[in-house]
Amino acid sequence: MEGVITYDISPIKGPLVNAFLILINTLFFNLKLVGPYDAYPRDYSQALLNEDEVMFDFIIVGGGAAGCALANRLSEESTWSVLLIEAGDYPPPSSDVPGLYFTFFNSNEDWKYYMENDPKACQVRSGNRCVLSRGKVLGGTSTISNMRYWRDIASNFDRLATPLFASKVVFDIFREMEGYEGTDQEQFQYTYGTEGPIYLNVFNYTSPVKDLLQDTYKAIGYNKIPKRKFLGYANHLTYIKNGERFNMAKAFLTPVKERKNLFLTKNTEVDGVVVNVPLDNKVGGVNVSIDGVKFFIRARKEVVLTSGAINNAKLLLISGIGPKAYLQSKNIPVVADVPGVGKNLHLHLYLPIFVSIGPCGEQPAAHSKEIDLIRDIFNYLIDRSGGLSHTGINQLATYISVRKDGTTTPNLGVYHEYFKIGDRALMAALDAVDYHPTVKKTLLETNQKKSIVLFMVSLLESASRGEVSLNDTHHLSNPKITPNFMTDDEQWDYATLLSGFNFVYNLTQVETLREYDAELLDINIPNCRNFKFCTMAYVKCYIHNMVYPNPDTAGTAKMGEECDPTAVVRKDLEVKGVRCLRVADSSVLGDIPTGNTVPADAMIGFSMGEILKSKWLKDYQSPYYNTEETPLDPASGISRMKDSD
Ligand SMILES: Cc1cc2nc3c(=O)[nH]c(=O)nc-3n(C[C@H](O)[C@H](O)[C@H](O)COP(=O)(O)OP(=O)(O)OC[C@H]3O[C@@H](n4cnc5c(N)ncnc54)[C@H](O)[C@@H]3O)c2cc1C
Repeated sequence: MEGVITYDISPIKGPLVNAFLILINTLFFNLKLVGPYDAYPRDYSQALLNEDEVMFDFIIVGGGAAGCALANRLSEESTWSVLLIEAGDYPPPSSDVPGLYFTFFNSNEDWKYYMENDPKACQVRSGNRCVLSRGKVLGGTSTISNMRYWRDIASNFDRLATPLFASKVVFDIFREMEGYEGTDQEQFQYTYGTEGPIYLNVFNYTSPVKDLLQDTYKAIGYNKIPKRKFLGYANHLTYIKNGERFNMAKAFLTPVKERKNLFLTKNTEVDGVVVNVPLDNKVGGVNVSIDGVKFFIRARKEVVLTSGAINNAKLLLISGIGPKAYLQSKNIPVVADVPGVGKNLHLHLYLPIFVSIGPCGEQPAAHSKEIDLIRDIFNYLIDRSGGLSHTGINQLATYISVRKDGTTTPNLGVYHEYFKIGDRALMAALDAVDYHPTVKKTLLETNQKKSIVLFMVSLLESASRGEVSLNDTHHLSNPKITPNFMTDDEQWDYATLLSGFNFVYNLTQVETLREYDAELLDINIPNCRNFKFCTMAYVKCYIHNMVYPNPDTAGTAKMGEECDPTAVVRKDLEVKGVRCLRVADSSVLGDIPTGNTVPADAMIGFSMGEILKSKWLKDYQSPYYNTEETPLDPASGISRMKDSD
């Protein structure tokens, strides 16, 4: 039978949810009733296998946000052949369903990476280590993400900018990519583009608990974020169209899928980059595996790595591009001595805090009744409405500042999940994060009697940096990801998270929440048993056990000046010491954006297109990019946005 379902749906608990996933995927594959049929470019992997020699002008490694944006831009030039290589498959139809966003942890669409044991994080998890999900599917991590779209704070655009792309140009590129469909401009910090390929909107979702949380934030002075300000609460924009996730492959590949010069090969893993050493140190192409068959694909012009901050570092190291002594210690032939590869891994950190509350206007045990789930499934299939058509209060975020200097830009975000009494989703969520059995039991028992609000405090500007290196040289192996969380000398990261903990505790004391018997939960962490609940020692123990990485990643192939020994790529994102090999996603950023990384990745992929067109197309005048290597005149075009505008 065509399209037999092979998806690994083990993270989902409950036969009914499993049945739904199978149903939705079957409806798509066999009856074409759900999801976009034929939405993506044709797959050339089998055709490539049958060729004797394969060559393309440009090879893009990784079909995530950055790779899709770049493939779109480069294939505009019809005389160029562009190959996009993706290790994963087409997105499964269930990834289109917003309400299933939490089901992709540990699935076939996840690289399922884990980090080295770090005594300051994830100690409550099985194996005492943090996991780090990365999308292994067309659209990359944007296909399995929470769909939030928050670019960054305008004053931080300098951090996203390269010396070749001034911050005002970054703003112009964002606007060109964005297709905001809503009418509520006031809700957002500043104006979003409306004509671009990334469809954006807010979910039409309200609930008593969302109102309750908003009222609580208002009571302590955090109001709905006004236009172009950044402190307060907001309903996030999400990448969504007609009730379905609008992943970055839909945004950038679907509109150009018929281009004759754009080739996609899926289920194709790049095992290494080949460089012509000692001939001319120019990239020659990539080695790939398809169905276990290994072969070489030649690049006539350039190879661009857009495989994300973890996989880019892994690929560079496997290919002999990295710190010389380290490569030699691993018996990898040295192609280029680039000490910074894999260093400077920059992540946001999450501190989850569980608060129980009494009944809040909603029927208890809603999702424990199968009939409710069946109704949600039915409504979604009929007209994309109901409980599966949105991500619930995950869309509500509050940005706060706990800085002592009074600066009004946020350094913490607070995100939310809500579990009604007896909620099936809680078990699925706890299984996904794989907490110690005692903690799971405590939470599930509490949820039999009370609803639970999960506050996820996110450290937006962490000072510490991790590292990506190799466990072994196989391209599919888990790289060695060393977190180094909260290791900054000043202890800012710890202090800020502690302030975040206190912030949530204080919220529970606000009258609005007290009316609902809000109570910070002692979740029975075995490692913290010796400390009295809520003492300083307990809170420290709590933080080190519970903190985990938010899956936004950046920094492992940092861009910098020629003399900067920590820089991996030059200003035009070319890898030092290797001609015509570039990196083009958040890996090149020195600091992770305060906002989400999908917008930043797409923007960098888009920018890479301008750099390559300017180099390879005679007389190409980029509207964004000045080949004189100085930022464009800030007085020209759209003027730069400031937070105070
Ligand atoms: C659970 C979760 C929730 C998230 N929520 C949000 C959110 O709400 N908003 C947001 O903006 N960001 C979110 N993120 C982060 C965001 O999705 C990613 O940071 C972003 O998509 C990274 O984009 P990228 O293009 O750099 O890399 P990726 O999206 O990771 O894409 C890289 C692609 O390269 C492919 N690849 C890797 N190695 C190879 C290889 N050797 N050969 C061939 N192909 C390869 C991968 O399979 C992947 O498809 C979330 C992430 C996760 C995991």
